[in-house]
Amino acid sequence: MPSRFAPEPTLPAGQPERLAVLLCNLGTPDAPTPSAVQRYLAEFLSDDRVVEIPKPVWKLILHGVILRKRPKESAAKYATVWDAELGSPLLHWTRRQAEILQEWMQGAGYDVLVGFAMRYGKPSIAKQLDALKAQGATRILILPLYPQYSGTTTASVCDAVYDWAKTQRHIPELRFVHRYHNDPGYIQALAQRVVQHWQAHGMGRHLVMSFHGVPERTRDLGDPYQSECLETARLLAECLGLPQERFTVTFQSRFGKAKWLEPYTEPSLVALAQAGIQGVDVICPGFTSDCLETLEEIGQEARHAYLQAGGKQFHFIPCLNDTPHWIDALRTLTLRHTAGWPVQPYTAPVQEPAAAPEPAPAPAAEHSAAAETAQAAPTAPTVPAAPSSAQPSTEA
Ligand SMILES: C=CC1=C(C)c2cc3[nH]c(cc4nc(cc5[nH]c(cc1n2)c(C)c5CCC(=O)O)C(CCC(=O)O)=C4C)c(C)c3C=C
Ligand SMILES: [Fe+2]
Ligand SMILES: [Fe+2]
Repeated sequence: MPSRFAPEPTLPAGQPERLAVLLCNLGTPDAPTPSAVQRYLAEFLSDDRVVEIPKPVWKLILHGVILRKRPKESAAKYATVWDAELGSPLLHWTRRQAEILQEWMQGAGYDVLVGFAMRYGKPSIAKQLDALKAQGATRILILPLYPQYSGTTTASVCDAVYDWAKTQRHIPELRFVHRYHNDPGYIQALAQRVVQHWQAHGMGRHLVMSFHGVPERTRDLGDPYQSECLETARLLAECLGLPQERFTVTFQSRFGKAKWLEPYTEPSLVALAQAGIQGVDVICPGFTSDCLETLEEIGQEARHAYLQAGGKQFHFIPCLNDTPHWIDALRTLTLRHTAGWPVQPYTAPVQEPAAAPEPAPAPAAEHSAAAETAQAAPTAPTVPAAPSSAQPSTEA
């Protein structure tokens, strides 16, 4: 009789435990074409975590209106940010983060497998969990690349993992990181990004921190996302030494006719230009990788609106992407959330038969949050310092 579970090898008792981390991001189309974008949007917008409209009504709107019109418009926007060689920026940066984190973990002596997956599109969470399991992972940390928890994003990643687990006879031990909106490593990585930008381009009169929006109703139903965004913004401003009148928190990417979190990014930028604030820096702290929403919606559309309204200098500060402080924050989050899960020390593959056994590198079989401070990252970052004066550059 066929089993409802995926086939499993029969393993002898005493198999070694193996630790893995799966970085999960939102997802992106396979190509900047209307048909690929339509496939992606159909999967994304059919998730009832993302759109909470009664299914029969939403199906009619989605298939009758949205999937007929939006793919063509969105594909044209994707085409402006797509790299001929690297493809989707979101996919490229997410892959790089996983690759570098893997190197850093091994460099620090941890035998931890690092993978990445997309909630919608490819590579899927189920496929990547299969791959980690096939490589021997018995303990998997799910690390969504969303610093602020939302039912629309983080919980949807959890759904996909639970759905996969339902198909498995032998489920690996699973842990989830739900939020790190106030994590010192994440805040310092953002601050470092801003400071480096100011050092290279001068400091704008005003810093706009733009987060992806969600419907207001989502917040009113108990989603903690907005308050976590506001806390991230407060901590970042504090780290930068910015007084309240020098920064604004806004929400972008409104979809549909309902009210979303306010203030909206583009009208706020227009209002700043009209109020005579001629130089702005814009950062998107909720996005850990550059993507359509940062490069096109902010870097192109919002820039245009601000300049049209009389603004003079618009500087978009890129996302954390593969910056060393961010990878270090991911490394620390991984170690903290896997504390107590024994890991094997990493030993590089042996090229020739070794004459005598080498002593295993640190750490010992167990690691803990205390041990993580003893492990230096290959490039140890310095704590970002806020600029000594909060004066705008002469460009403003
Ligand atoms: C329909 C409702 C949407 C909700 C709710 C939503 C929440 C949400 N999204 C992100 C992060 C990203 N969204 C991206 C693209 C994107 N988002 C929506 C809609 C909702 N998002 C759409 C329809 C799209 C596709 C583009 C378009 O047609 O406009 C992306 C970029 C993907 C890429 O390929 O570059 C990201 C990242 C968060 C963090 C969030 C809630 C907190
Ligand atoms: Fe979105
Ligand atoms: Fe957008």
